[in-house]
Amino acid sequence: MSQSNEYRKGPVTLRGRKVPTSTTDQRLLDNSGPADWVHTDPWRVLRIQSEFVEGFGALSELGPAVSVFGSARIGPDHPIYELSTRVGEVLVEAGYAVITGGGPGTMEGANLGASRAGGTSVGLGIELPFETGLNAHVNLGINFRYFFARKTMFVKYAQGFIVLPGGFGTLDELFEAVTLVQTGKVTNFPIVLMGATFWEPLLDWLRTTLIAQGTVSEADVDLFHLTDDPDEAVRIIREARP
Ligand SMILES: C/C(=C\CNc1ncnc2c1ncn2[C@@H]1O[C@H](COP(=O)(O)O)[C@@H](O)[C@H]1O)CO
Repeated sequence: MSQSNEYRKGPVTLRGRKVPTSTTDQRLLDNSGPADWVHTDPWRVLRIQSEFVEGFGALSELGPAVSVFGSARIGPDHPIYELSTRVGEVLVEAGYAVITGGGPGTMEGANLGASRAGGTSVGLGIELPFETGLNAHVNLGINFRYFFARKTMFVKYAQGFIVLPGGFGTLDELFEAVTLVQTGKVTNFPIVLMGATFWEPLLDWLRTTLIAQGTVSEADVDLFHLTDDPDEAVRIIREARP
């Protein structure tokens, strides 16, 4: 303590009635004290930090990779699942590792394709109340508690995104990516939408409503590439990030 009525804790200065009645050392050494501090936000920051450290450590030597997003609910009998498998295969054949959310549905499809083609099949799992665990085709898996730490990995270690049809989770990932590109936080980052009949109505709405009302520009909407051909998707990514 610097003065009797001032207490400094790193960058935080406490004065007057905010000055604690014990020191940090005292609380650390006192094992009979309350344990509720382990559930506080400052403590949580250490767990958040450890997710970044573990993620960066596990992925730092991944090499070129593409993140593939899409529905957790589309099953193996669906043509989009088949497409996701083909996407995983084609990406590996083109020299990319495949990163997915590690869950079921199209994530599983893309991981299946990637592992079947002999490539690196990454699953970035997320702790959810209805957790399903990493799918069986992931050969490099990391489990996250925090969506935002996991999302950093999807962008940081990928040369681009391929987005298959999906629900809110997929739309969240898609619009986060396009916001990062639009605001210049990431550069040369292609976003390929696959499943034309699924995405065309959304692209139409972006044009007829958002461009029309001036909330986005035509150039913003042009950030999305649309194709149903996995080879074309790879070509778009390769040309954007030669
Ligand atoms: C809903 C079910 C399982 C959920 N398990 C998930 N595991 C990993 N990642 C997931 C999961 N659910 C959503 N995600 C992420 O969001 C995208 C898919 O969400 P959508 O709402 O289905 O589009 C996906 O890209 C993941 O990153 C069991 O049915």
